[in-house]
Amino acid sequence: MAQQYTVRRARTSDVPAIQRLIEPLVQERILLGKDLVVFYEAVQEFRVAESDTGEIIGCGALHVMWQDLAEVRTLAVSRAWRGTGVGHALLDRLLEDARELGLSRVFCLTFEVPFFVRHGFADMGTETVAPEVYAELVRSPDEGVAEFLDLARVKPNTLGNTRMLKRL
Ligand SMILES: CC(=O)SCCNC(=O)CCNC(=O)[C@H](O)C(C)(C)COP(=O)(O)OP(=O)(O)OC[C@H]1O[C@@H](n2cnc3c(N)ncnc32)[C@H](O)[C@@H]1OP(=O)(O)O
Repeated sequence: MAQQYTVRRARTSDVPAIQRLIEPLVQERILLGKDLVVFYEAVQEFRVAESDTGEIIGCGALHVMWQDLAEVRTLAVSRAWRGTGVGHALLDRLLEDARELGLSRVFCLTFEVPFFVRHGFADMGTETVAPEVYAELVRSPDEGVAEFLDLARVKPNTLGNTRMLKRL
């Protein structure tokens, strides 16, 4: 029988496991590294996938940026579980969270273009926001917001990635 897992809201006690899960991907420059304190501060944004043996096998977060806009970030599945549906299950849950919050656009910055296309994400090209919203967003110290705006200071993060957007 296939091994089972559940997708649930993250707990503070999951934070060390989340950081361990993404550490190899940070080394490979696939995901952005963050200090432990940043994960604790963002724990309410996270969903995790937990195996029936209690192991954290995947994680993902939804970070709100504006009234209608959020970003899927830190989506990762442990190597042993890849290709078994965990990533899609986590993304489905994050998109459900986005709908519950009343959002209408979800951004992501990724190398995994076909995976996100399956969920209706598309290359956002030069699409941006209204000038008055831009003027507010540009004040944020958050790297993800800067990536959404394609600011020069985050070009090293965005290199080779695709900026994608899904309308809900
Ligand atoms: C925006 C950000 O946070 S960064 C971008 C995403 N993260 C990364 O790049 C980190 C490194 N990559 C990963 O951790 C993983 O490869 C992820 C998160 C991208 C995908 O996670 P996985 O658990 O392997 O995805 P999942 O198994 O659901 O789907 C992968 C493929 O397996 C196949 N698959 C096998 N079994 C199943 C199943 N039971 N259900 C669904 N798909 C399945 C599908 O064909 C799918 O193909 P597709 O992606 O072309 O649709």
